[in-house]
Amino acid sequence: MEVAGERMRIQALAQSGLTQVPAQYIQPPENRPVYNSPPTKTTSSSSDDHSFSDTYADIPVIDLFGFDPNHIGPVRRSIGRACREWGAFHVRNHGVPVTLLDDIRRVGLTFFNDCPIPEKLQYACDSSSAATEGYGSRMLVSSEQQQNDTVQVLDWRDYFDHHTLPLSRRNPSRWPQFPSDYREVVTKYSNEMNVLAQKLLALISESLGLRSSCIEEAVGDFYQNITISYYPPCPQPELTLGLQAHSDMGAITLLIQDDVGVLQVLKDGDKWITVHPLSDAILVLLADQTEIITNGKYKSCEHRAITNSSQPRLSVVTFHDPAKTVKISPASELVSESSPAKFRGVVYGDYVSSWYTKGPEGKRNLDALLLDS
Ligand SMILES: O=C(O)CCC(=O)C(=O)O
Ligand SMILES: [Fe+2]
Repeated sequence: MEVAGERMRIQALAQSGLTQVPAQYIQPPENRPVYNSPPTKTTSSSSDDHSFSDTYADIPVIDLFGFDPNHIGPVRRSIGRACREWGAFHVRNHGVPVTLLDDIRRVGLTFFNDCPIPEKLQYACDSSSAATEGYGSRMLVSSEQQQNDTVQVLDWRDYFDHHTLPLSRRNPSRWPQFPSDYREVVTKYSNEMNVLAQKLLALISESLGLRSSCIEEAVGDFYQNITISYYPPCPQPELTLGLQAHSDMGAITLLIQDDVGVLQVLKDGDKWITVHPLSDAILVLLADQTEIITNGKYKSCEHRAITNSSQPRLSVVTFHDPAKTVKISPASELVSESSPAKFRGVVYGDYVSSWYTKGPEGKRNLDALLLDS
């Protein structure tokens, strides 16, 4: 079976009725999800027979009160706490119509569930280079691993990646027309996420006592990509990952998911915590460049997706990144004799190349920039 071939998609593999996953999808034991066996407790979001051994702590849910100035002080403090303790938090009353969140979940699911595979393949991305727009399954460019003769374990995931900002990159004719409002919904969603990401970065800057525009100026114009991920049912969820553990490369990620689960975030470097889906909320994940700009005061959030054997799962992830030419360094306001720079500066394009060739392996690309490493 041509599992790793250019045109193989996980959905087709799952539909082929196999009962064991091919070897390329089997994670090494230390990366596999941990299950209680026999189950001692169940989570509302686990659609599987298994249950996860997590601590049931939940990430913070912050009500933004539509950015009402009367509430902004406490909101800023909650955001600061969540950024220090988790690098992740849910927001509610964020100003994005909940109907738009439902719409993008609907068009994404309709495309993956109902569009015939030959039509989907008309949008196939170029699997030989990283982060090209379109329909794909492989996240990493595998050249370095192939050279080193090490095996790259594959994710149990198909996705559609859209290049949405700056406007010069946005070309809806490269996106599906199935269902008919797909392109319109993605366009509206991109614009709303852009506004929300700017407002959140302003609050995150302020929560550190910085000018509102500090992080946004360091990042420059957003390069925004929207990835709709589809995780088909997997016959052996205990051996696989939908998406391997990683932190996102850019500045700030906004994520919504359906009610299937399971997305997990790593807390305090050693506890995988399930993010329970909330249909009206948006999950904010700090990404690596924000950890650098804040000189490590705020951490980017390591996360991973788990598979299940009974139903497909959908997520919509909006990345906001610097341009590849931008050099990212700790903000000068946060560097002093008593608080020296923790990271070397990096040209964002170099960071991205290293991420895609070496693989994320947790946060190793960020760790490589630590000055005392
Ligand atoms: O599907 C998810 O919930 C996670 C997706 C993700 O982390 C990513 O695309 O970077
Ligand atoms: Fe991610």
